[in-house]
Amino acid sequence: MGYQKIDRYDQKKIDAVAFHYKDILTQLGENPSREGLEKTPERVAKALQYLTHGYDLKPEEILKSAMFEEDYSQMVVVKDIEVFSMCEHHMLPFFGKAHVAYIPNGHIVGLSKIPRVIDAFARRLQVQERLTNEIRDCIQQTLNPKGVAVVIECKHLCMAMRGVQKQNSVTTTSAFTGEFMTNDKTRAEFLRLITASLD
Ligand SMILES: Nc1nc2c(ncn2[C@@H]2O[C@H](COP(=O)(O)OP(=O)(O)OP(=O)(O)O)[C@@H](O)[C@H]2O)c(=O)[nH]1
Ligand SMILES: [Zn+2]
Repeated sequence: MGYQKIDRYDQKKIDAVAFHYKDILTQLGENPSREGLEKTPERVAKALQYLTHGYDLKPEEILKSAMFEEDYSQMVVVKDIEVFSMCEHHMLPFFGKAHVAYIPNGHIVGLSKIPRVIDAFARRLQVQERLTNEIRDCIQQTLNPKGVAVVIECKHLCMAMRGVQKQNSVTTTSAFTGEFMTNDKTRAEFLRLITASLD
């Protein structure tokens, strides 16, 4: 399918990034020719291409590919969706969970497309706030529901492994449209549902 990740790597890009990584290893005091590191520049280049493959995806097309007319007007919540992204400041991972809800307005969307949209934006260099807003805006503009809610909770390795070195802090961001903005009860219901446990 056209919108999905191509499963081939762009060898030209891999070669270019690997070339620079070899130099970076030297600058770090390593010997890029030793056995364990010989293939590392190429591995890193491939990993980075994977971790930023969201630039090749079209999140609106992902949603449009599975929109169905349906007379269902209650809130739809998909919660506890794993998120892996990279902070644009340090290029270190941040990861955690996303919770997304929408209130249909004539159309529903294939459930798997919500995590796919999250990945399309998360697999780029990001800040958590922009990631949250981009997911909200994409769903609102493409599906045109009566409201969208997005909550993301993440740990940032740039705050844990280095810098301020806080191992347990979690950052929560949220973004709302429509009824989630205007109706306190709707927003409270969403927040109750995402904190409720199945068992
Ligand atoms: N708002 C926001 N900040 C982020 C995110 N990811 C990383 N950061 C922050 O980006 C900031 C960059 O600040 P700088 O002072 O330029 O970078 P730095 O000297 O490495 O800062 P420290 O991390 O405090 O050592 C840091 O405060 C990070 O914690 C994010 O998703 N959202
Ligand atoms: Zn960072």
